[in-house]
Amino acid sequence: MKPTLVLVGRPNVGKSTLFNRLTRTRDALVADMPGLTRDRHYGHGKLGDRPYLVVDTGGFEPLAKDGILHEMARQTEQAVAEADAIVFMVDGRAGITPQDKEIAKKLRRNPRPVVVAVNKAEGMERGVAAAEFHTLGLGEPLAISAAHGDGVRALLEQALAHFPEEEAAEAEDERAASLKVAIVGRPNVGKSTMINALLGEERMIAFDQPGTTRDAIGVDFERGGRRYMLIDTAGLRRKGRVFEAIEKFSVIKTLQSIEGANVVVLVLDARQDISDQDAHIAGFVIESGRALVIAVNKWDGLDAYRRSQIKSALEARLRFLDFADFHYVSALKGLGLNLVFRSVDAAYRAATADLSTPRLTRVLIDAAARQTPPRNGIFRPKLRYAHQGGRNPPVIVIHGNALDKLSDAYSRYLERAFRDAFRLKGTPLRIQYNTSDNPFAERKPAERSRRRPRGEAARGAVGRQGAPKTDSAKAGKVVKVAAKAVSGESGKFAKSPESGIGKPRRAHR
Ligand SMILES: Nc1nc2c(ncn2[C@@H]2O[C@H](COP(=O)(O)OP(=O)(O)OP(=O)(O)O)[C@@H](O)[C@H]2O)c(=O)[nH]1
Ligand SMILES: Nc1nc2c(ncn2[C@@H]2O[C@H](COP(=O)(O)OP(=O)(O)OP(=O)(O)O)[C@@H](O)[C@H]2O)c(=O)[nH]1
Repeated sequence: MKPTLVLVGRPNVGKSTLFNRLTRTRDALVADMPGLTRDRHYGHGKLGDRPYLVVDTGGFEPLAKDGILHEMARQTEQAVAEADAIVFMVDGRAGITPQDKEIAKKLRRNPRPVVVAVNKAEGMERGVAAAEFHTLGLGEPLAISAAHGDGVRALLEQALAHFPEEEAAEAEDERAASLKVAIVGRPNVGKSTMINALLGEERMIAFDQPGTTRDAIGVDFERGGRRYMLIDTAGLRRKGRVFEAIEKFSVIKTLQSIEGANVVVLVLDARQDISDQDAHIAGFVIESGRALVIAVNKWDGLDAYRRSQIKSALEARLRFLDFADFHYVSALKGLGLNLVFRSVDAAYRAATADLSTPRLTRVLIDAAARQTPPRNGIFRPKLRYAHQGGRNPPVIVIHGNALDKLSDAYSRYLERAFRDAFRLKGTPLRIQYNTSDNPFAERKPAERSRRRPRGEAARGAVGRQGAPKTDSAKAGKVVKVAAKAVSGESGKFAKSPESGIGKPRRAHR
C-alpha cells in the first residue's frame, strides 16, 4: 500500500504550498472533466517511481477547546494517528513559536516517524535556519523552501525512508483470487448499513488480521459464486461471529482503501444534495485509476417525482462520472445490491481488459474517417495507430503527427469511440499521445524565419518555440497528460479547492 504522509504545522507556515508541490503531477490527470473539483487536502505524489499519498491538515489548532477549530484539531489528530509518516512544518523565518512547541509535544507522543521541515529557508544558511528547531526534540530538522523546491527531495527521501519500495506486487495482485472492493462515501450515506447487509447475508470465509498498522483489514465473502474481499473503510470490527462497521468517517482510511481496491463502490445519499465531498472522493477514485460503481442509496420510500428529480440533479452534478454505472439501491432493505455487484464484476473486467493493437488501430482509423481531426493553425493532426500502454486502468497510446494539437473535444470523441468499441464501462481510461517530430522544431530560428509561412501560421510556429513541450517533442514523446504539470510548477498557487491549482491545459482520464 502507498505510504501516507500527513502535513501538520500551525497556520501560514507553508503547508499548502508544499502540498501543491508534492501533488502537482496529479492535476494533469483529472483536469478538464466537467463538474470535477478537487480537494486541496489530499492527493497523489511520486518520488521517482515511488508513489505516496499526501494529506494537508490545514490549520492545526491544538489550543482550541471548542467550535470549528476544535473539530479541525480532532480531524488532524485522527490524521496523525493514521498517517505512515508526518511532516511537521515550521517557519524558519519566524523561529519557534509556542504553538510549534505545543504541536511538537503531541508529536513526540506519537509512534510514527516525524520529519521536521523548516520552511522558507531559501537564501538562508541551511544549518543556521534549522538549528534552533533541534530543541523540538523530533530529530534533525531539514531546511526547505516549499515555494522554490529547495530541500524538498531530501525531505521526501527521509519521510519515505521507512517504507519499502513497492514492487511488481501490484500486477500480481490484479489476478488474485478475490476481487477487492472498497465501499466509500461521506459520513451517513449508509456505508455501514450496506456492508452489514452484504456481510450479514453471506457466509464469512476468513478474517485477515492486519499484519502492520498500514494494512487495511479485509473481509472475504462470497456472492453469486464469486469471491470478494471487502476492504475496511468504515472500520470493520468483529462482534462475536459477525462483523460490524462501526468507526466514523476517516479521510485517510478512505484514500487507502481506494488505493487498495480493484473496484470502488461510491455510496451517495439520495436524500441529500451531492456535496463537494462526494465529488472529491469520486475525483480521487479517478486519479487513482480505480474502477468505479455508483450506488445511490436510500432509494426506498421516495415517490416517482422525487426520484426523477434526484436523477436529473445527479446527472447534472456528476457528469464526469458518466463512464460508471449508477444503481439506485436501498441498503436498509437490501435492494439493488445484486446489480451493484454485477457492475463491480463488469467494471473490473473492463479495467483489466486486453486490448489488441489491430483492433485499437482499426477503431482509431474508423473514428478518424468518420470525423477528421480538425486543423489547428498550420497543423493537421494525423492519427496513425494505437496500442495498449497499460491496464487497470487501461491506457491507450495513440501514435501520429501533431497530436499535441488535438482539441479536448476531439480527445473526448476518441475516448467515446474506444469505450463503445471495447465496452469499457466503469473504468477510467487514460489516453496518451505519442507524436512524431514537428518538422519545424529542429530548424534554427534564422532558417525558420526565412521559411516562415504567412499570417496565423507564422505565429503558431514561433509560439511553439518556447513551449515547455519542445524537449519532449524532440524525444518523440509528447504525452499530453504530463505537459501542464511542468509549467504549473513555479509561482504562487491558489488555495481555493475550486481553483484547480494552476489549471492544467488539458488532460484525459
Ligand atoms: N519565502 C517563502 N514563503 C513561503 C514559502 N512557502 C510558503 N510561503 C508563503 O507562506 C504563506 C503561507 O503559505 P501557505 O502554504 O498558505 O501556508 P499554510 O501552512 O498552508 O497555511 P494554512 O492553510 O493557514 O494552514 C504564503 O504567503 C506563501 O507564499 C517558502 O518556501 N518561502
Ligand atoms: N431510508 C434509508 N435509510 C438508510 C439506508 N441505508 C442507511 N440508512 C440510514 O442512514 C443512516 C446512516 O447509515 P450508516 O450506515 O450508519 O451510514 P455510514 O455511511 O456508514 O455513516 P458513517 O458511519 O458515519 O460513515 C442510518 O440511520 C441508516 O439507518 C437506506 O437504504 N434507506
